Amino acid sequence: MPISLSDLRKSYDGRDAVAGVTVDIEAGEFFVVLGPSGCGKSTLLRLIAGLERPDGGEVKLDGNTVSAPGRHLPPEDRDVGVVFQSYALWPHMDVRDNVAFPIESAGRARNVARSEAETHLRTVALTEFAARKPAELSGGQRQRVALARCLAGGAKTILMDEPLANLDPHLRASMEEEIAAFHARAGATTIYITHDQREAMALATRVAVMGEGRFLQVATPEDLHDRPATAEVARFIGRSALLPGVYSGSGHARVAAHDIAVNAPEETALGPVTLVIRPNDVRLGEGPLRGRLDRVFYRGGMWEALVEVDGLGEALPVSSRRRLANGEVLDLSITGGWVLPEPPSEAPGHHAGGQSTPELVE
Ligand SMILES: Nc1ncnc2c1ncn2[C@@H]1O[C@H](COP(=O)(O)OP(=O)(O)OP(=O)(O)O)[C@@H](O)[C@H]1O
Repeated sequence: MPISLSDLRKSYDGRDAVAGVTVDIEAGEFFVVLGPSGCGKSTLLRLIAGLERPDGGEVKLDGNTVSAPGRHLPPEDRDVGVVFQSYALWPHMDVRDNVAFPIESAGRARNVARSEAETHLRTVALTEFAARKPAELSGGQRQRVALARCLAGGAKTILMDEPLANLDPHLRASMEEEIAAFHARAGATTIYITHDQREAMALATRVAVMGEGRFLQVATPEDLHDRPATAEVARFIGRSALLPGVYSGSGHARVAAHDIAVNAPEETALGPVTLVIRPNDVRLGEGPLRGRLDRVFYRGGMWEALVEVDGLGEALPVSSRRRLANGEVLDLSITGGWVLPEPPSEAPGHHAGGQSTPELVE
């Protein structure tokens, strides 16, 4: 069911945890909230679940106002499934019964509920733990039981707060696939919180980047990466350099005294701009610039590094299939970029007009 938040606010001891969030989430979306620790993600989810009362604003679930000034529907009446970091399991029930319970509560026979629970336990790779009590599980295993129970509940809205946080990378990858497959199958509107960009990009239909209680940008994963709205989002998502440039119109900008084809918002005015340069905008091995590699890391099949180019103001992020080495000097060119829609004063190190002179190699 659709979820609608309108100027939602919550503060603790006079400090805003959620500082006015407005968004409409469509039925069936997989909506990821991505942000650093302490930015208010969990508080936002708790407000939607009804575990906290907002100081202001509204929460609507399926068109019904469940939180507003003077109105607060308790969590159990909201028909949302929750998987929270510390979500309690029933300690006296074994794992299978924890998962079977919501199925039985929905009116199915006990043996049917238990056999469906087995299916969900297979999904989260916990079949062999079915007879254990929650106290006999690791933190990550308990989280998986909570996830299985949520899947079993069949809620039309699912709220997940870092459900994969305590899992090892292999299990995490397979659980991501399971969550994606489950979402595709059940189509429940899902709000999923993480501080892991890779996870956000892999799962989301849309991502909200959150900072200090607000949504900085809400967009598809591709748009967030390729068309960030602000310098803060550009720096938070992926690797980038923010360079001063001059937009000369028709998708062209001058950066460091040479012309590059760029993508720009339609309304971009001619003149000084800030350009976001990603690794796929930099070609190594040929071009008018010369740079020195620094901070080289091997990332399984790819090498990543920064390239210091005199006069550019900021090192360029690069990646390459061939082995890179710290200190290596090579030719390169900037082959693309994105013009930030906000004024260039936001980018540190911006020189008016972008007229700085890099080391040019003929
Ligand atoms: N019950 C509370 N009482 C006082 N302050 C709180 C409470 N809950 C959260 N906060 C504060 O509100 C801010 C947002 O917290 P929240 O847990 O929503 O962040 P988060 O983005 O989920 O962080 P993390 O990724 O570390 O879980 C933090 O500064 C936190 O210390």
